[in-house]
Amino acid sequence: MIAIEGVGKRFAGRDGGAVQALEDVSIAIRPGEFVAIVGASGCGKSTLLRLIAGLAMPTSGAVRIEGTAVTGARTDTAMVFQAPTLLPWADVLRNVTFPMRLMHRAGPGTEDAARALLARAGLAGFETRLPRELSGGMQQRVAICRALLQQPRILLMDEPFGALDALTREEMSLELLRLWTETPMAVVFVTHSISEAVLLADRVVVMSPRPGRVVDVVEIDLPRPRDFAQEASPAFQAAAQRIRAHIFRRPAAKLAA
Ligand SMILES: Nc1ncnc2c1ncn2[C@@H]1O[C@H](COP(=O)(O)OP(=O)(O)OP(=O)(O)O)[C@@H](O)[C@H]1O
Repeated sequence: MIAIEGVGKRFAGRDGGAVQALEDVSIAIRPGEFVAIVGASGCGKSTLLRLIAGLAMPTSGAVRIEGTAVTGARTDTAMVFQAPTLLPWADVLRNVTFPMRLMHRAGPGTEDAARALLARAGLAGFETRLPRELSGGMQQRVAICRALLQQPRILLMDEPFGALDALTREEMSLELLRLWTETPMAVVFVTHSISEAVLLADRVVVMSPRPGRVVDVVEIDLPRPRDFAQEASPAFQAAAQRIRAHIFRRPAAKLAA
């Protein structure tokens, strides 16, 4: 469904130099697949998501969705950023429905669907609050509801739980999995957390430090529905260790010792 083909991205620096953020990245993502991307800070994970979203263009290679090169933002793709990026003057309900109204896709059922999503995210009763009246974690949940309301075929998430406390993060991870199971969407999920990647994904793409390249793609062969009890299983530990070994560039055997 998403074909990332030999993608490179180079940024011009202000001093006349250049930063090669990504180099020769190729990944094929199937419809409905959950793919996590992990790698050291600055390896180009956010840049890769922005290229898939059509918010930036590659300097070499191409990103195709169902065979068509991505040349700009698409209505079937939604993105959740690290920070919630809500409209400060609009209440929660209007924030969640905003992209649908902007795209002229809002209909009679849009508001009810938004309320239902907010309820699932634990935000029932907060529909008329302004973002500043919510905690950071609640704001991020609003941003996730805003993306899901669009019923995207592709959901791009850039460390969406990074600013949440550990408990909310675990709760949101499982809720995201439940929503993903019910909705036929491909998810590309950037995270710094190896255990979060293994818990959520069908496959974990491991990237090298800058310039970001794909160093491994790890199939996560754990049964679904997933839960945190699986973290103790040998399959979970083996996958996490293999990823860790790439990131810290140490043999997996040494890490186990
Ligand atoms: N618009 C830009 N102009 C110049 N350089 C950029 C731009 N965006 C990103 N970069 C550079 O590209 C590299 C990759 O950045 P990116 O944000 O994609 O990494 P990341 O893996 O998402 O990092 P982190 O995990 O810390 O969020 C970095 O060196 C960054 O400084």
